[in-house]
Amino acid sequence: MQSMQVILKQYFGFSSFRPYQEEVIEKIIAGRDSLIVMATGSGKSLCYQVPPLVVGKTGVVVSPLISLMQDQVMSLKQRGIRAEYMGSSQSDNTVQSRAESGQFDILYMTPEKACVIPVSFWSKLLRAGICLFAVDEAHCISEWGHDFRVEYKQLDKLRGVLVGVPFIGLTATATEKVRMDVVNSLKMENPYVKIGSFDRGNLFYGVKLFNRTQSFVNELVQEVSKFVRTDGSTIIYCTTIKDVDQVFNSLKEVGIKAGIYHGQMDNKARAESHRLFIRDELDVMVATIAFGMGIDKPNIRQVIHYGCPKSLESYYQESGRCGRDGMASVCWLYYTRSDFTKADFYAGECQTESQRRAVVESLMAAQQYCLSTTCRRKFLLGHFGEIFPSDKCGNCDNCISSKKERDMSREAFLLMACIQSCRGKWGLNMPVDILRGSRAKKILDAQYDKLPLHGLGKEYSANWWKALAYQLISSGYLTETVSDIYRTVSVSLKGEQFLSSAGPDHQPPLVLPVTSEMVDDEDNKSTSGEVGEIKSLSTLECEGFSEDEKQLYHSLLEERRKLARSLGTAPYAICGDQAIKKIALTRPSTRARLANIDGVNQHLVVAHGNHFLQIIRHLSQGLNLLLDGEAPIQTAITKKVYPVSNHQQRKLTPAKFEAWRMWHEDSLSIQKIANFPGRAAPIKEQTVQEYLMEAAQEGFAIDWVRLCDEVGLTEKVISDIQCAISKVGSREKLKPIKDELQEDISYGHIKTFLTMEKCGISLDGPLPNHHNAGKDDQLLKKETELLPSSMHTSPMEEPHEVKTSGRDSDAYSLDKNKETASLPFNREQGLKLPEVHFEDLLSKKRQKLGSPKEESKTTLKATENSILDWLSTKNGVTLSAILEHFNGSEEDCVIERLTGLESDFMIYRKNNMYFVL
Ligand SMILES: Nc1ncnc2c1ncn2[C@@H]1O[C@H](COP(=O)(O)OP(=O)(O)OP(=O)(O)O)[C@@H](O)[C@H]1O
Repeated sequence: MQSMQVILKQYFGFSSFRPYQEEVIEKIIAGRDSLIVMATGSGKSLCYQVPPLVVGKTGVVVSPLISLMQDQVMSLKQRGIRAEYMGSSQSDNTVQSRAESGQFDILYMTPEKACVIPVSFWSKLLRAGICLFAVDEAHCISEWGHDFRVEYKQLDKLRGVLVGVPFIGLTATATEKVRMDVVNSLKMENPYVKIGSFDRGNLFYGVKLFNRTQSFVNELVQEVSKFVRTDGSTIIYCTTIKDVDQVFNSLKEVGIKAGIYHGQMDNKARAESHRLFIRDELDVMVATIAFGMGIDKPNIRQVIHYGCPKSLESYYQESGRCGRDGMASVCWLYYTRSDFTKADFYAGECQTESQRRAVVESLMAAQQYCLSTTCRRKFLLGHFGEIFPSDKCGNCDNCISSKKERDMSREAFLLMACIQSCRGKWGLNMPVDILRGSRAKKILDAQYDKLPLHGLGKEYSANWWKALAYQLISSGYLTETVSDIYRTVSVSLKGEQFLSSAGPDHQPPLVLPVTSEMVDDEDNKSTSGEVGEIKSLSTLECEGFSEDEKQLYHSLLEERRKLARSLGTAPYAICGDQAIKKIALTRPSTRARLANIDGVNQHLVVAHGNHFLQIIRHLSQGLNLLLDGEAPIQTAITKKVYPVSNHQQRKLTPAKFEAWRMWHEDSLSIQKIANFPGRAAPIKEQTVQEYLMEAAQEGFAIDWVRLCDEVGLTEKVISDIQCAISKVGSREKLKPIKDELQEDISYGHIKTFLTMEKCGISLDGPLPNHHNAGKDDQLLKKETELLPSSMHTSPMEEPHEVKTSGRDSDAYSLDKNKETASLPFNREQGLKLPEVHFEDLLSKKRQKLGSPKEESKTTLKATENSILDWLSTKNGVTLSAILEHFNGSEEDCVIERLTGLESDFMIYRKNNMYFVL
């Protein structure tokens, strides 16, 4: 059983769990029924995705939407996880039989499917192994939830079939009632209940007043186009299809890549729209809330509500679709006053008075949110019963804008006194009309025109007074209540205290913010964005980036998109924007460094690592950016690692080091390096070869297979050189050896051979045979190319390593002077033609040298195996502890080994500790 941490890095690329994930996963693995209520985008899915990979049994997940399942399956497959879905649109009819025999790690199905599939399916799957039955979007089970689905109610039937399997309910919104419903409906026994915070700290919340005119739409389009230029995806939620069309057409007119999604489109058109959006082929989706649950795209940067939603629950859900990857994102809500009068419309289908009341109350809460002048986050969280610990979050319009404030004690007095005179029997219209001196029939009938306050507030518009009223409601001077679908406003205790200390000519000061509606009236300004002008937050995305790095980031996003297109997947399924950001900042040059980046998983490194490295190198060169720069934003896992330290680099002259780097890291041929265009004058190929030999002797990594191939050092040539050496009886001078050999065997061949000997490279396998270049050679070459770089001789690998049998023993240091004597072939007799196949040299990933007899037990030497052995006995070890333990190896060399192991996903780092994967 692999550890959860290992699975997290290996499959998901993340180095640490988010809050609650770890404990939830532990409980699920232990077989406990669980109810997980955590914020949208907080990472609930991982809670059911990790256990199957840890225990090696299938996890079944019920999910309400086919599109959601398809997206999740696509992402999981891209991570190397065996996932599938079962539902009406599944065209592969082998899925069911493969599923029941336990061939999937994660199996999604619709609730309908889960209910109708025969019991025999479940029995077989039980035999094959099933570790959990998860119900995603579990609030659908409850009639109290906002997305009730009848089929969800029937899932309890499976309880009797899946005996012993833990049932997991997951949802982002659940009131106490809904929670109880989920627990009861799924017949959970002593469930583990985890309720996380609803706060989405990376989301900015803002509200704007607008009017549904074309000029406002144009303004909106301008705002969105700014965003689009910075590679952000946007959803614009409209309340009507008419609005959807208007906004969509306006976006199209200016050339923005926008899509459309609403309930009147046919299934095919909707699916296509959805597909294009999640694959980053569209920048903006204009939709009704039909484009809802199941938008799993993590890199949506902006959600705009074009019209007030019907409740804060829906607003939280819909706005929560943005910034799921944790990056800074923006939620704007645009409202008009007429949005608040739609209670009748929303309550249209309600059967009972209490349902109607619930609808009105929900809309009222949304209205209060819009009109609130205090911290939006605090308000929103407060609505869900969570107390935000401060009065200002610093990430909403009200917290960051510099709103005007002024003393409104006189106006407040008039309004409150008027409401009191009406005895709290009315909503806001009546007292406002009285203050504005209306002589409407209702006023005359009630004789309100006789009140001394009648007509005293003519200088302000009705909307101004209403705006003041909402301020007084939110600051507790007025109370709004709902009876049936009518709202009434009355003066609260706090308001009464104010009134008792005030009179028509004197009032205690009451300073209140001037809201946008008031500004509208007072300064006669346009309605949009005048109050507390807030900059688009899209620039946050590029914080800390130089101009060139920004460009690199955008180019990398584009490259990821191309790759995704060629793979038929979504760009985010390859890796998240956050990982791309880190790649742009660090510009890794090796697979190990790439693997080190948070969000980069093993599948990406193995399948696309080389492709990415090539692109990074190419783009960085074009922008004059150095590779392996350090990211200003770092997580523990993105710490820099040095395959070649400065200290080692100094052992070679710059020209030699550069030649080695070009050959080893840039994979240029000797011939290309010799004639590299940037050079003042070409150098001889032979010189480059000599530089490489020197680098090898200084301990720099050399892929010997590639080198032998390149210089033509075949088995036959080696054998001839060995014969010549034994004839001469010495390797002191090269000329006598050369004289013994055919013309076409050069000094270069001899020198390379001798260097290999010196470096202790095992020659007990067939080398590429150029005289007889056949299939095997090509295969070998191909394999060499395909293998991760660390599968070649790993960088800076020390040549004096004792080959240990398996992982059982540590390796010990060797006396350098003895190394040549320990080569596993007999020089006097010439090269023994190998019995071990040459691929072994590659697959064993090590240079075999020496004999165990020469082990010294005093100093411990770091080899990949010895490191793995030792780390597997520990629960995390720091680098300094590793260095201390492997005191027989130099620091750079140990770091190199660690780097190689990291890039092979054999170990991983967290909080500066190394762990075995
Ligand atoms: N430990 C982690 N480290 C970094 N990113 C993570 C981690 N766990 C999850 N994520 C990322 O967070 C994003 C949201 O996760 P997920 O889809 O599981 O959210 P959710 O809670 O299920 O949301 P919803 O309720 O909307 O379905 C995904 O992009 C996921 O890859």
